[in-house]
Amino acid sequence: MFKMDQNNESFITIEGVTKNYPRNDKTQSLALDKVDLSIKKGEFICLLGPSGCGKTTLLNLIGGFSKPTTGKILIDGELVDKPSVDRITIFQNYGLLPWRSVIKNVELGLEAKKISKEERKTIAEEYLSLVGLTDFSKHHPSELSGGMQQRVAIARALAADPDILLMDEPFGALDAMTRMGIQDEIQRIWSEKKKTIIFVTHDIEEAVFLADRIVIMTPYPGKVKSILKVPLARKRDRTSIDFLKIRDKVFSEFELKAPDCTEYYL
Ligand SMILES: Nc1ncnc2c1ncn2[C@@H]1O[C@H](COP(=O)(O)OP(=O)(O)OP(=O)(O)O)[C@@H](O)[C@H]1O
Repeated sequence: MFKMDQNNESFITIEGVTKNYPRNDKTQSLALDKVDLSIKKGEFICLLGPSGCGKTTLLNLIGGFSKPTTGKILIDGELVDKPSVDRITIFQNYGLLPWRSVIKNVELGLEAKKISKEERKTIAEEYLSLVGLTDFSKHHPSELSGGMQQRVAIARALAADPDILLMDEPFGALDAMTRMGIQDEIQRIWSEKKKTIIFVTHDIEEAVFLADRIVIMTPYPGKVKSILKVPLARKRDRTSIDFLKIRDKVFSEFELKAPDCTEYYL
């Protein structure tokens, strides 16, 4: 990696990024088209868009797992040209090892680092306490509910102390109530630890609940359609007028909102 000039405020800079995947018939599939995005340190960004708009492609490029066809990505002024494993953690949805206890699963991300066994245990205990699972440290993943397993996965991702956490539809498989509980949890942890989080979702309400800014994408080819600030204090109330107004604004961006022709008689 080498240092380049960049806008002072920007921590992650995505400049003119295009990604073409070759197809079998030798044509190209344009997954991302001239994407520009600037993300500040500590921001919570949600990438929101329909299937196929290039959200996962963009996460992989930020993580350095693949390279842009044109354009560039800088993290803290350094060009991303390989996986940035020391500063980025990809949240692994179903990556818990069934034969390991909860605490040993959390320690997993620390084993690659040169950290003593005792210190690993102390760090893992801290993060298990952060997600409210201290009493389950000796259990195995199969003994926990889906939501609890996700919290172990969050503890494991954060225990590695990354600057940036990339999350690709992390809560997609959870039922609505569990999902809301874990959304509360991730926003609380984010407020406490101030990591930069880039979170992919299809769920408009989830994006409004979590994000500082919502990046709205459209497919074929994947482009940033608009960026919406969510200037609501946390913890957000999903039923407040301001929340619903922003949610409506996002619906309008996707042209999902019916014209308002309802008359109310109360
Ligand atoms: N390895 C690949 N080879 C060829 N085409 C690919 C590859 N990965 C993704 N694509 C194509 O690029 C486009 C964007 O895919 P991507 O998975 O990034 O979208 P997405 O927004 O994350 O979709 P989803 O919400 O369904 O996960 C799609 O048209 C997809 O078919």
